[in-house]
Amino acid sequence: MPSSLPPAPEKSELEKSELDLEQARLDVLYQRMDLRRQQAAAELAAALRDSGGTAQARLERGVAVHRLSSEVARYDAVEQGLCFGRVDLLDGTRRYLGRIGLRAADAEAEPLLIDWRAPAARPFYTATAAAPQGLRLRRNLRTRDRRVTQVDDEWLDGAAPDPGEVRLVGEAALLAALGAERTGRMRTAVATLQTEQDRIIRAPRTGVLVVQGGPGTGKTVVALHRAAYLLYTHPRLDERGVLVVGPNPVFLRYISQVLPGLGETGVLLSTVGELLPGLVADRRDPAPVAEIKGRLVMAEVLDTAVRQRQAAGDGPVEAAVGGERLLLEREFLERAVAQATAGRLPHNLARPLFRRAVVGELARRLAGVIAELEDRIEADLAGRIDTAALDRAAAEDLAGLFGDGEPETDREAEASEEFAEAQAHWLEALPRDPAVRRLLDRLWPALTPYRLLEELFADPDRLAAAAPQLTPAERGLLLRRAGSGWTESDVPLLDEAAELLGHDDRAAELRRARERAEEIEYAQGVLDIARGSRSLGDEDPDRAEQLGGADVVGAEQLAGRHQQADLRTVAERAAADRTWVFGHVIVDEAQELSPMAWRLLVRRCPTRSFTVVGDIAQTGEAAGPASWAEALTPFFGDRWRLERLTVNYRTPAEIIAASDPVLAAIRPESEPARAVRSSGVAPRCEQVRRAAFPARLAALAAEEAAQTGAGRLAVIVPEAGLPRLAEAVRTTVPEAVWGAEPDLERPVAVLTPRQAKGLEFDSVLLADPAAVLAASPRGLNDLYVALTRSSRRLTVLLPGPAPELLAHLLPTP
Ligand SMILES: Nc1ncnc2c1ncn2[C@@H]1O[C@H](COP(=O)(O)OP(=O)(O)OP(=O)(O)O)[C@@H](O)[C@H]1O
Repeated sequence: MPSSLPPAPEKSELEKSELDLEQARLDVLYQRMDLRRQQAAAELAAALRDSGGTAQARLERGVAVHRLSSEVARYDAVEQGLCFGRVDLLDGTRRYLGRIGLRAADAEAEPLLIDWRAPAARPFYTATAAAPQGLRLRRNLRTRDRRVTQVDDEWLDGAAPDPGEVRLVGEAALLAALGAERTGRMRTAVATLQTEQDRIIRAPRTGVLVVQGGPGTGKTVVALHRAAYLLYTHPRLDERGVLVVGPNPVFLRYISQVLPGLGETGVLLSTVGELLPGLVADRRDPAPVAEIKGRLVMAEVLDTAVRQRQAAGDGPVEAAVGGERLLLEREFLERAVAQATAGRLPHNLARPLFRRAVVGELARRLAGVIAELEDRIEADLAGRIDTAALDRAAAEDLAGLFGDGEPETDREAEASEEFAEAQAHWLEALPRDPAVRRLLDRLWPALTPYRLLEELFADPDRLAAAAPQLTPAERGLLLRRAGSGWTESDVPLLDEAAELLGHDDRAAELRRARERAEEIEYAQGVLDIARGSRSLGDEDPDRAEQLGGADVVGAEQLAGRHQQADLRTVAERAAADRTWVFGHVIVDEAQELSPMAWRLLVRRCPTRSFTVVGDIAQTGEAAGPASWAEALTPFFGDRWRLERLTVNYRTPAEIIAASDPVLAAIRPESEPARAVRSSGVAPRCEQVRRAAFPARLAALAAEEAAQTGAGRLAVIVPEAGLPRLAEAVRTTVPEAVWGAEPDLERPVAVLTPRQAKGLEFDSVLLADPAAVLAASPRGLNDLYVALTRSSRRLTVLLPGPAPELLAHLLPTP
């Protein structure tokens, strides 16, 4: 049976003395943290002030600044709830658990505080009465602003659990956390993680882990705590960072405090639409267009579109160069294209090869013409050939130009010195010739992803040639005027195009290589100094240790460390670099991703180290997958493993029961998640005449806002009705927010089901569910999302008859 939160009893003398005891301990912990913070801040200030010194000192200072600034930021981040738990072991050992670890001043002594991610902390999350794992007591400490406000004890006495009961770890603390009013921002759950969540959080990093769970089962909680766990357990991951992908910017803002609250900065939170640095793709395509753009076949379409830009026209091409009109035949162009693409280089990187072939051919032809002319003039002057021979030579010349084999005279001419000279001249001059440049730009243009897509989607013929796999009607949906901006579903296409096109940045690469060589040379100097100074004999053991480090660090590594002194966080560096490769990728609401978006994400983590969380039953995209296998097999084969979350922490039993028929209609085979609590408040459903609907909605919103108190209320409305109904709500609740990115920290937000995905509120007022159902082929899923956002109260307003699936909510007459 789900439990309700009992009223808080008076504190006994015993409890008070326990509170005092824990307060004394908490004081010690905060004192220790304050001291470490002060020390780190002072060291940081000194390092930032200091600009001179030896090369090695400068190098080390850069690394230290980075380390110290992260350390200070971490202490600030964990100020609230620094310590949240204690375990007493059967052997009498007592351990305190916190958001970070704290060592005692005596490094040999037991740590004062154990990081929740350390192996020693694990029994706190997994020990049960039946399997106590060496624990006698698990204690949850509830604190506020450095004060202990409550302790909740669980004695692990070996009692067997009731069969069928939801087994909760630290039940009182968990129920208190779940019962607390929402703030518009997700909180960390580190103090109350449950055993099934802990198992997933600590699963090995390699491979693809899929976490399926119904609404409110803590998938997002698990995903974010897993990111923090992986960064702690794999320190090298910090260099590459973790990417967390969410469905929209509002959701990302909602979860944005969780990882900083765990002291982690090495994580980039992003939507797929934000993954191209510099591009703001804030528009959305209509669902049928987004569906086509998301299909895997678009990768082939783009590949063809690129190849069509590689001298793919028909017939010979005329080149007016060097005062001659030369023809480049189809066969020659095909050969040049084949040569340029043989190495499978991206389009822009293969372009110089094509250019070299064309310029070489034009130079050869021009040199041939000139050398031969000179020969003839000489011969003519010497009276050594007659007019008939001249005519013959001219005919052969023409034949050569038009590609009818290579006449004997050409080869002779090419052997001549004049020919070599003229060829060298043209090889140098032609690339600068505007006519040649124009010709090359036409035959093999340097392309950006934006230009490729813009020109493809604006030209029906080009699109028809590139996308024969699509029907004319589908191609019609893709057509749009150039300059009409970019949408979220364009981003995976642009990213795919960027891969196919490549970026010809040889100049920048040369510069980088030169800089790197200089850094290595500099680092080598540092190492030489280090080794030299040690040979003078160094008595200070710390210093000797540092210098000893020079033996195991090569100049190249040291130069690398120097580069790391870049003070941007990994997340900031990753956000600015399209080609950044992450150490791990976490995808939330993963059921929404199109195949093209998956391709993009796999490029961001080619080692395929992924955590994928979502709920197939909540898929809102028209062409969303029917199963995880359908979504993932094209990218990961069968190399992924599935974990399930089965307990619903958000939604009370009453609301789960209300939404069950909708879940059953989406997936008859799925089991609803079990509730951990009941709210004692039955969902309410009201019918109203359509004409009175907006006014009644506004009145109900005002009532619910008052009921919700300091919590958060969401009014969820069908997408098409958003502006009209939101404005109606604002007549009675002027502080209500709505729009593309409403601020969820405000007490009332009017949202569409899509916007509400992944979010939660104390109370939800759902308007016109029949319109939500009718609005898209995924209407059932959207309705399910809307019904499962509330942690306490649910009200449904019907402007007409109830949809059959919700008829059970109507009051019985
Ligand atoms: N172990 C926990 N301790 C405290 N709160 C928890 C715990 N697990 C989940 N919660 C709370 O339950 C609510 C639902 O969690 P979360 O948003 O992660 O679920 P979800 O599975 O991602 O839901 P949805 O699919 O509906 O988006 C949140 O308020 C979260 O803080």
